Amino acid sequence: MTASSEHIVHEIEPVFDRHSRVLILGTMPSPKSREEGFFYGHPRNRFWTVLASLFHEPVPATNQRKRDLLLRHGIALWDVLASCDIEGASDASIKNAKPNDLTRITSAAPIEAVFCTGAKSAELYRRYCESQTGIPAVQLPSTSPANAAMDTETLTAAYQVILDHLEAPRHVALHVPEVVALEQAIAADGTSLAELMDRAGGFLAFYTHTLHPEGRIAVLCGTGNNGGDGWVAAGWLAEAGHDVVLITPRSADELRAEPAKSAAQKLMQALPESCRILIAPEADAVAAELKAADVIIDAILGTGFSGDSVKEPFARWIEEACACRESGTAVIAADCPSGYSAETGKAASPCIKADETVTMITSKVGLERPWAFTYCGNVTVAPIAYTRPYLDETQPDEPEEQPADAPAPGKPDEQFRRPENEDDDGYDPYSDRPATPEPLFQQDPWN
Ligand SMILES: NC(=O)C1=CN([C@@H]2O[C@H](COP(=O)(O)OP(=O)(O)OC[C@H]3O[C@@H](n4cnc5c(N)ncnc54)[C@H](OP(=O)(O)O)[C@@H]3O)[C@@H](O)[C@H]2O)[C@@H](O)CC1
Ligand SMILES: [K+]
Repeated sequence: MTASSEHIVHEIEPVFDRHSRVLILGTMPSPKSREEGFFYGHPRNRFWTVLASLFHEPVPATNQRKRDLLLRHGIALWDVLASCDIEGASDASIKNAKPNDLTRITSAAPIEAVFCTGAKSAELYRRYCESQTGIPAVQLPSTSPANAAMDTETLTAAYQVILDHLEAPRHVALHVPEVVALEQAIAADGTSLAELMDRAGGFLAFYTHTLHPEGRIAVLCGTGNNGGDGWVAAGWLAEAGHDVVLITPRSADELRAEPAKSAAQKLMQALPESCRILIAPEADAVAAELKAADVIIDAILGTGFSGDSVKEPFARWIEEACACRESGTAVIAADCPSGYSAETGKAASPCIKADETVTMITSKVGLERPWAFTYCGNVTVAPIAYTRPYLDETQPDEPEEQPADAPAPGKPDEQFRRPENEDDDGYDPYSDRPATPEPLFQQDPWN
């Protein structure tokens, strides 16, 4: 051991489970990663930026979110070495290397490909581990600041190869009480409801910003936890450079639902300059703000809504948002369009018609109804938690094909309200919505 090198023992547990298909290996955690207690912890290391970019997700900000991202996508993560002598984070200085026992992962998970994040880990893997696992490694470029000459776009392109070995995410549609039970189970296992809401608002903002990188955003917030998603998203979008106005019937302190109240209070404590909060504004002021917006986020009502009609002031807000959408403003719904039942798929009066719906954690049965597109637009599941361990063996892989209470042909459900100018397929030929895609209608329902 040289004077400036130290003996390091790897103390970060590997990430994997029985669904991991790809194993990514570095050499040894850097001093910063050891301090953070997780892999690739240096703020200038681009590993997490590259992975987030591969999966079109926000960059995970905490160790728990990083772990979650890996498991959701079937990626196992560890390092080649169990211990070595090393100078700082310099792979070139490594001496007295002892490898990790990678069969701990390969015997428990169907690993079909191994990737090494840099030349040194690939070299050490070939020397010590390949005979153990029987899987040759693919060498990827290092994401470390030492490889700054390679830009992040090129790095991401190189890492695309990982995707060939991963499964597409499964979309399970749950009933609303099942979604609530799922969130409670995840919270009981250590990912709090506040954390889930923070992730929900983050994904909502990320997808909004991806679709509309510039422009003014109006966030309509209800008083329940759907509103909480809106409060989180508003802060995120203001930080990302948007002019944001958040419209709420109650101040943060007057909200009662948790974790929405805490999320709103957190935003108020560090309110970005470009985020204005309007509390119980007059209807005319709401209309003016919505008209001035390029994008409206609907975080008024989510899975907690039921009934045939929406109470004021939300009914008026919804009507104004729909009118703005007719004039070209984009509408993005948080979890489900306000006034639309995520359980039955029934639209109340009035009901938001969204271009996009960012639904949290998993799809819901109401969003899978054949007519859902009319109200929800494109539905994207925001994967705010790793749900597979909770859903395996208890849930079907596919949503039911023919919902039992779908209106029978020729016998329209009297309670199912739809605007006059919609045709029989639930498509409004006079709206500004593009005619395609309508994937649900491409299937032959009689097959
Ligand atoms: N749980 C979590 O941790 C997470 C939850 N998440 C999010 O929470 C959402 C579910 O939140 P939730 O259960 O609070 O219900 P929510 O959809 O906000 O509605 C309740 C509000 O609606 C109101 N209201 C009801 N009927 C009405 C009517 N007819 N007309 C008018 N208003 C009516 C009712 O008002 P009240 O009648 O009580 O005055 C109450 O204020 C879910 O969709 C997801 O977005 C995610 O962030 C993940 C983490
Ligand atoms: K909503």
